[in-house]
Amino acid sequence: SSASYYERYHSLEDIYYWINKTAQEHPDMVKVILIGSSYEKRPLYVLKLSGRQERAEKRAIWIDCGIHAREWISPAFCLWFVQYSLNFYNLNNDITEMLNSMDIYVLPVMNPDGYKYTWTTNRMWRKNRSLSKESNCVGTDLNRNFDANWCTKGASNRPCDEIYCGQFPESEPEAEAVANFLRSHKDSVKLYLSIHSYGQMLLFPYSCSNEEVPNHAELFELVQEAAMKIRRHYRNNYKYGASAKTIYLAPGGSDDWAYNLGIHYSFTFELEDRGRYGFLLPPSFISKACNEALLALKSIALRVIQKT
Ligand SMILES: NCCCCC[C@@H](C[SeH])C(=O)O
Ligand SMILES: [Zn+2]
Ligand SMILES: [Zn+2]
Repeated sequence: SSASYYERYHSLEDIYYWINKTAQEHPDMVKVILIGSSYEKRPLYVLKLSGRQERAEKRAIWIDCGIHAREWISPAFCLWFVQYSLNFYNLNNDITEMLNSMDIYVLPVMNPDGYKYTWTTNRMWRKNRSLSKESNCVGTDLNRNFDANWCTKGASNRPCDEIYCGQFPESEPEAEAVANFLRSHKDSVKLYLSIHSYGQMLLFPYSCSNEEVPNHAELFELVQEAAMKIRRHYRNNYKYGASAKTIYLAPGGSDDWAYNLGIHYSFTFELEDRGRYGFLLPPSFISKACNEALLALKSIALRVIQKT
């Protein structure tokens, strides 16, 4: 049988079409919010998912996908998660509780210029596509461009490097758009999730230093429990812990910045695999990778709902 729409990778144009079609098909649960535009003036659309139960000052979850262009499983997860949530609302208790308790803001492609570039020119592109005044090299690593120990060890100030931090914090329109949205929603957003690949890891701040965040033990418990569930249900191993110790030093990251803004449940997921295919994860792996990520997301989100 032909794999479903959600078990294939989709071009940027396809995803824009999907965003508008999904909102049109679910006017009672989905709103499209334009939060800004990319360097090449492509729209940054956020889908706001809400349960049908109206509630005053609802809390919210933020999920961004596609900050790094070559990590195609990430936007695939955002699309897959949205359709899963809409299809299982009022059918699956966890999804129903989540959507009745929290609005969910989903940014399927945070780096549309880079994503497009991986479809047309260079499949292994990571950064955005902004031009530099001082160099012929293109692009800033959006996950080094946030204002959290910006451009210290673990980032580079050279435009040709893959981890180039940009001219200044939020110099990139994509990072600025996300930071602006979160600043204006910081009282309602209780959980921040940034979806990446590859490596199979559930990470939390800080990655900009080896310092532990005040609620380190609580965040460690949340990712440990999530990793245990993935191991039990899918027999797959995910590493978990504070980013600096578990992966590497990476200052200027969106999760560290969101944490410092006051969103004290902040995580970065590295989805499948562990390197056999890496960024070139075959479409046949999409379903399993997304189910594993969903299990971790639900585990953490339901605990955050209890706690906040
Ligand atoms: N705040 C950064 C969390 C740890 C590093 C995540 C990876 C994802 Se590709 C990176 O941005 O290098
Ligand atoms: Zn990444
Ligand atoms: Zn990665």
